[in-house]
Amino acid sequence: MLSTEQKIDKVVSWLQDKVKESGTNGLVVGISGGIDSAVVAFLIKKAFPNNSMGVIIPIKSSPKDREDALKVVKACGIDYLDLEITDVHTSLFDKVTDQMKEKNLYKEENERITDANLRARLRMSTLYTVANNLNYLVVGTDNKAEVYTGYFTKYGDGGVDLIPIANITKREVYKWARVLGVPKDVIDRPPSAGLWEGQTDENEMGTTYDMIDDLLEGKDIPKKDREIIERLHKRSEHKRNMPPKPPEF
Ligand SMILES: Nc1ncnc2c1ncn2[C@@H]1O[C@H](COP(=O)(O)OP(=O)(O)OC[C@H]2O[C@@H]([n+]3cccc(C(=O)O)c3)[C@H](O)[C@@H]2O)[C@@H](O)[C@H]1O
Ligand SMILES: Nc1ncnc2c1ncn2[C@@H]1O[C@H](COP(=O)(O)OP(=O)(O)OP(=O)(O)O)[C@@H](O)[C@H]1O
Ligand SMILES: [Mg+2]
Repeated sequence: MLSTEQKIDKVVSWLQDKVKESGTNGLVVGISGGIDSAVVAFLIKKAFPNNSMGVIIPIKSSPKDREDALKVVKACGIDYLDLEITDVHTSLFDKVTDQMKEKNLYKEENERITDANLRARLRMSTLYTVANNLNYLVVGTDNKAEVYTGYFTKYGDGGVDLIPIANITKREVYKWARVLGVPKDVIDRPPSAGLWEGQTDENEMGTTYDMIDDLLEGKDIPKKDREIIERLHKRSEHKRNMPPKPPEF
């Protein structure tokens, strides 16, 4: 059984190997002020002290998110960009939806999720702009619980080159954060995608990370939670696979 420190060292070497294998020069991650991206920022800074970058990308975000993201940047000492792109989001969202409305094709009831997922996809485009320019890989922040439930935007925060914490549960993310020195304020925040006011992961999913982690560790959990988690897993299968194609002719 490896200690948390040993697991961290292994993942840091894995990141170094992946960059070497790919012929790239370093790594970039979006820093939200949440714990998952904080852990990943510390990992990539350890792997590439001089070739790692964090990007803070507020889109209609609360000022607290940016403040916490800046605390992460300061604590790990990573190079960073701070790019507020609310105007870009508004411009594209309005462009698309105005015309849909004119043609009576717009579904008001899907507005919140449409707006939210565009934020995640604009952040992905921002990170690839940096990655293309510096010849870096884009690093994702999904943990094992998020991958299993598909709790991410397809080609948004899910659109990445490497996912270093994909095999660790949310409770392990907390352990790693303490060992790495993630600021306490960031560790203590309730997990949120920050995609709308008051959103929390556990409220939206209808279960808790503890339950998901228990299930992933093979423990017994209440039937109601098991059903929710298995439904989320099944419904998101398409996000974990390449797009389907018809059989060869
Ligand atoms: N069976 C199928 N086969 C192939 N493709 C399928 C499909 N069903 C839907 N799709 C496609 O997938 C789309 C729906 O997937 P997607 O666009 O991802 O959207 P969706 O899964 O509805 O929403 C993303 C979820 O992830 C959460 N999230 C997002 C970003 C960050 C975080 C966070 O934790 O920070 C959480 C967010 O709050 C929301 O609950 C559909 O519009 C359709 O294009
Ligand atoms: N304002 C932002 N600036 C930069 N990247 C962001 C921003 N918001 C979200 N992201 C990116 O999207 C990822 C998905 O968010 P998610 O909420 O799952 O992780 P987190 O915020 O790091 O941790 P937590 O789950 O505890 O909130 C983030 O880890 C980050 O890489
Ligand atoms: Mg978050």
